[in-house]
Amino acid sequence: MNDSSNCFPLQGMESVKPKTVCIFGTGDFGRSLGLKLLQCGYSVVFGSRNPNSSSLVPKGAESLSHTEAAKKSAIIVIAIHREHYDFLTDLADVLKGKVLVDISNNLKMNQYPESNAEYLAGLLPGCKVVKAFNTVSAWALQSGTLDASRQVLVCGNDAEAKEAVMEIARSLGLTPLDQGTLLAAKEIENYPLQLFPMWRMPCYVCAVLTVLIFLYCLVIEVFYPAATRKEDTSYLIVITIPNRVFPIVSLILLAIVYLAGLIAAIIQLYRGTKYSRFPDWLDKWMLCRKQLGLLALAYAFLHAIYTLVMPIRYYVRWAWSNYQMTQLKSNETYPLSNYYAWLSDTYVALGILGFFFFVVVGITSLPSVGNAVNWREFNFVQSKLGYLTLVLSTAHTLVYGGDRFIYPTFYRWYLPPSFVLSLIIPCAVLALKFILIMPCLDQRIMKIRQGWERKSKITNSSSLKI
Ligand SMILES: NC(=O)C1=CN([C@@H]2O[C@H](COP(=O)(O)OP(=O)(O)OC[C@H]3O[C@@H](n4cnc5c(N)ncnc54)[C@H](OP(=O)(O)O)[C@@H]3O)[C@@H](O)[C@H]2O)C=CC1
Ligand SMILES: [Fe+3]
Repeated sequence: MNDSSNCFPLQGMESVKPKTVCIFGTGDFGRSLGLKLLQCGYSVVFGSRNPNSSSLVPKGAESLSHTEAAKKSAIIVIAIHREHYDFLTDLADVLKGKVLVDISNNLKMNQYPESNAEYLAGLLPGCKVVKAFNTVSAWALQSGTLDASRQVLVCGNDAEAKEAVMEIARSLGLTPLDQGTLLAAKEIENYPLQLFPMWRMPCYVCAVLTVLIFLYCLVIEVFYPAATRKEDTSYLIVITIPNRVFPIVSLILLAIVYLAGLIAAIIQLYRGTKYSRFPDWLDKWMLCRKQLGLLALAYAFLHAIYTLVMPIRYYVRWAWSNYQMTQLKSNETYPLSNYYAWLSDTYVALGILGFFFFVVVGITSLPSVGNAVNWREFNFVQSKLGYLTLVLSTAHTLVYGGDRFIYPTFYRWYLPPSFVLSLIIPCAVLALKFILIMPCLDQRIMKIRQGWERKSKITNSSSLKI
């Protein structure tokens, strides 16, 4: 379990790397970090309130009083909650000049006016405080799941102290990222408290679309028959309506992913340069395209599963046997309609292919897979196959709807069938894309993306500079 293969043992750098690291606090984090340090070749000494009763301390580590432990190392990791920092002021003399590593996190964002690290630095002005390791969990340290992709955000006012802590992080097989002075500590402390920051907006968009489309389907498939024919079709709420909502929202989300890039291209064309910032909303939209795409994929999955259970549904079996009974009673066999045979097979085939390419695009957006392909390959899959997915899914919906949208009987209370709604944005996106790939526009966009600027733009910006 405790795999030490990630460690980079101390070799020939003893002069800059302290061999002994002191850890104050024998709690979850202190013990896990101590064990990892031991595995990576450091000797570890714990400073504890009860040095003799600390049976949980990893084998090979020493456990002493805070004062005794502090004397053994120039670097002291404070694995104690901020609320208990006060006792450290009594140790100010022995801690003077030492590097104190603040690894603490808070329970809430901006819980205190100043960061824990700045608070610690204020308590012990004679020490060099470095913020680090708070983004690494005790569990990750213990389970051996750490690797170089795990980043450790580090900040501190003393460059040497910071470098010494970053060296320890590297020795543990982690990637330290220098975030500057202790002023960055607050942001670093807030970082692990963020709850899926990139997912918030896509989830809102998805939830709002889901509710709106659900209500729309409810009106035309449940309320309309109830009001006009006194028919109870409320059972449709369980499978039929969700199985309309999922593909519709999925297709709209997928189209929204590509709409952002198209709007960006139009803005660049209009401005004649790529060197001016996009509006904020477009920046945010561009940044959450992956999340929007993955939500769309999740909905497509649900649509596929909901469609597969069709044959076992009571309602479908009833409709099917009723259809056969009608033929039996009237003693006639309805002839095979070649038109509908083609339509239904094409519709299913387009759905399967669209879903397949959607899964391929989704898989390559995962970091572990994305890292294994080069930029061109990634671009090919995300852009070309992504558009292919959009074309196939839109065609799937178009064929499903067939020519129904032209018949007034399908307009209940003058509302178009739900599939018509799902086609508006995708068709607009595909039409826009079609216009933008016309050679005259496509070449201009390529030139702009390679750094070309329109003449008037250059004159304008140079006159601005003057
Ligand atoms: N657990 C985790 O995954 C992570 C934790 N952290 C941070 O690490 C710090 C410690 O967390 P964790 O190990 O989980 O907490 P624990 O409660 O498990 O351990 C805290 C330790 O602090 C010491 N302590 C408790 N009260 C006092 C006191 N009044 N005076 C002096 N020392 C005291 C104790 O050690 P002793 O009895 O030896 O004195 C205790 O074991 C926190 O700031 C937390 O935010 C950061 C990242 C991840
Ligand atoms: Fe479908």
